[in-house]
Amino acid sequence: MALPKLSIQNVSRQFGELTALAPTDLTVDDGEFICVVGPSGCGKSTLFNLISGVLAPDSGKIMIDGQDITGRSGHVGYMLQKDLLLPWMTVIDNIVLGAVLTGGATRDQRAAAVALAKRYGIGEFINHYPSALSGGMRQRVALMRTLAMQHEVMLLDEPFGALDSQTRLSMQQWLLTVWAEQKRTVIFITHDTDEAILLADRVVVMTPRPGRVREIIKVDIPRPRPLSCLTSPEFINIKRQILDLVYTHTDTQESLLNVLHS
Ligand SMILES: Nc1ncnc2c1ncn2[C@@H]1O[C@H](COP(=O)(O)OP(=O)(O)OP(=O)(O)O)[C@@H](O)[C@H]1O
Repeated sequence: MALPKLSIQNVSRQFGELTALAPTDLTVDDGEFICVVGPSGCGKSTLFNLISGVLAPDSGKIMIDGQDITGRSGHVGYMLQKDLLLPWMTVIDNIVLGAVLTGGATRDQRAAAVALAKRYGIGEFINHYPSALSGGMRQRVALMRTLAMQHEVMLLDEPFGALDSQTRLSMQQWLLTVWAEQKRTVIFITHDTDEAILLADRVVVMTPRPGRVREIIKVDIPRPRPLSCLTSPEFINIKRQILDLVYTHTDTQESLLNVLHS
C-alpha cells in the first residue's frame, strides 16, 4: 500500500497551562484536498505551525512520505490569510522570493515563475507592485509564491478569509483549477462551511479547545464542482452534518444542562 503523503500521529501542543491542541491524528493521501473547520481558538493554526515546523510539538510525530519532519521547517509550503507580499518588490520578485532568500533565483526559476503567473491569470501584472493589485490578485500572487517553492504539501490558512463573497467564489474556482493541474496535496483552513465542501475531498471537523479531530466527512460530490452544486441536495446534506458537528458539542451541551439544573 502507498505511504500517506502526510501523517500526523498523536501530535499535541501546550502554551503554558493552555492546551492549544490535544493529541491529534490525521492521515492525508498524495494529491488530496483537505479542509479543516472548527470553532475559533480550537488549534487550527497551531496545527499548521506544527506541520510547518514553526513550532515543535510536545508529543507525537509528523511524517511526510514516511520521513520524520517533526519540528523541522522547509518541508511544506505555507500561506496565510495576510498575503505578506513585500511592497517594494514587483509581482515576479515576490513570486520568486523563496529562492531569493535562499541564495538567489536562477534564470530557470524566474522563467518558471513567469510561466506560472501567465498560466494562472496574473501574467500582465508581473512587473507591477503589490499596491496596484486588488485583494484577489494579491492572494493569487501569494499562492503563486507558495507554489513556486515546489513543496508537494501546501498549507493554506484562510487564504480567502478577507475577500468579499463574489471574489471569494471566483478564487475558489481558480484554486481548484490550480490544484487539479499542479497535483499538490492541500490542507486548507476555513471558517466557511460552503467553501470547505466546495473545495475538499474530505472535511476535518475539530472540537472546541482543546482541539482534536472530531470527525472527518468525505465529500463525494463529483469534480469539477460548478457553483450550481452549492444548492444540490448532496451538498446541503453534507453541510447539515458539518454544522451539526461544529455547533453541537457534548461539553457545551453538558454545561448548558448543568446551568439549567443548578
Ligand atoms: N504562541 C502562542 N502563545 C500562547 N497561546 C497561543 C499561541 N498561539 C496560539 N495560542 C492559543 O492557542 C489556542 C489555539 O489557537 P489557534 O490560533 O491555533 O486557534 P485557531 O483555531 O487557529 O483560531 P482561529 O480560528 O480564531 O484562527 C488559542 O487559545 C490561542 O490563544
